Amino acid sequence: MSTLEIKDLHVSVATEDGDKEILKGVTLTIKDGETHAIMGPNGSGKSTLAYSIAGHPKYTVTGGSVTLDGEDVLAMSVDERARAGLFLAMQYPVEVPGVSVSNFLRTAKTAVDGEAPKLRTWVKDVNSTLERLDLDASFSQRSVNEGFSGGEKKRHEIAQLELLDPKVAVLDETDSGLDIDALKIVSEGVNRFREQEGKGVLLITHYTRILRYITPDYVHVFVNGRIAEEGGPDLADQLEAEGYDKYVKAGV
Ligand SMILES: Nc1ncnc2c1ncn2[C@@H]1O[C@H](COP(=O)(O)OP(=O)(O)OP(=O)(O)O)[C@@H](O)[C@H]1O
Repeated sequence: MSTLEIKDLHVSVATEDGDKEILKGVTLTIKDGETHAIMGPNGSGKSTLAYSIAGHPKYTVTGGSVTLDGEDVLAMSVDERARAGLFLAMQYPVEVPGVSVSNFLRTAKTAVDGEAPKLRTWVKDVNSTLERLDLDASFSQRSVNEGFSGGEKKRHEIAQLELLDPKVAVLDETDSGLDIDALKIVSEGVNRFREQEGKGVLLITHYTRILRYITPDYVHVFVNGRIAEEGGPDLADQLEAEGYDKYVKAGV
C-alpha cells in the first residue's frame, strides 16, 4: 500500500529580498497504483514541490502537510524519507566525482534497506538493470554523473528507481534532453516500476510526448504555486494545443 497525501502545502524560499512564497496551497493525493502528471509553465513551482517532498533544506514549509501512508513526511530527515519509500529523480542530477555508479547504488540500497544487499544477486540485478536501460556494463565504474550525457544522467536516475524500489517516485523532468530511443527506454523503466503492486508516480513534465508512453491517470495544471486544473490524460493534449495562457491570465 502507498498513499502520498499533500494537503494545502505552502513553501517559501529565502531570497535576497526576504522570504518568497513559491507553493501557495497545493493539495494532491497519489494513491496506490496511480500515476499523476504535473504540467505547468516555467517557474510555476513544480521542482519546488518535488524538492519539498524530498526534504531539500533550501525550501521552508510554512503550512500544510505531507504524509506517506499516514506518516508525517515533513517531520522526517531526507534519509528517513528515502527509507519510508520516497524517491526523487532530479531535474539536474548532481555530479559526484570519485564515487562510482556501482558504489553509489550499493551504498544507497544499503541505506534505504537498512542492510547491504547480497553481493551475488545484487551484481546480477545491477547488470540486468543497466542492460535494460541500454547502459554498458562499464558504466558502473564511472563517477556518478561526471561527464554523463543528458540521456545517460536520466537513465541513471531510472536505474536508481528500479534498484531502490521505493513506494512513490517523484520524477522531475525525467524526459528532458532525451532522444526518441532514450525516451522509450526511460518510459519502459518507469512503466516496469509502476506496474508493480502498490506503487505511485508523480511525473513532472513539459511535454506530452512522454505521456504517450506513460499514460497518467490524472493530469494537474500547475500555475503560480497552485494546481489550477485537474483532469484525465486528455487535459495534456488540450494544454499542448492551447498552452497555459488562460490559466496565467486568470491569475490563478
Ligand atoms: N533561491 C531562490 N531565490 C529566488 N527565487 C527562487 C529560489 N529558488 C527558487 N526560486 C523561484 O521559485 C520559482 C519556482 O521555481 P521552480 O524551479 O520550482 O519552478 P518550475 O515550475 O520547476 O520551473 P521549470 O519548469 O522552469 O523547471 C521560480 O520563480 C524561481 O526563480
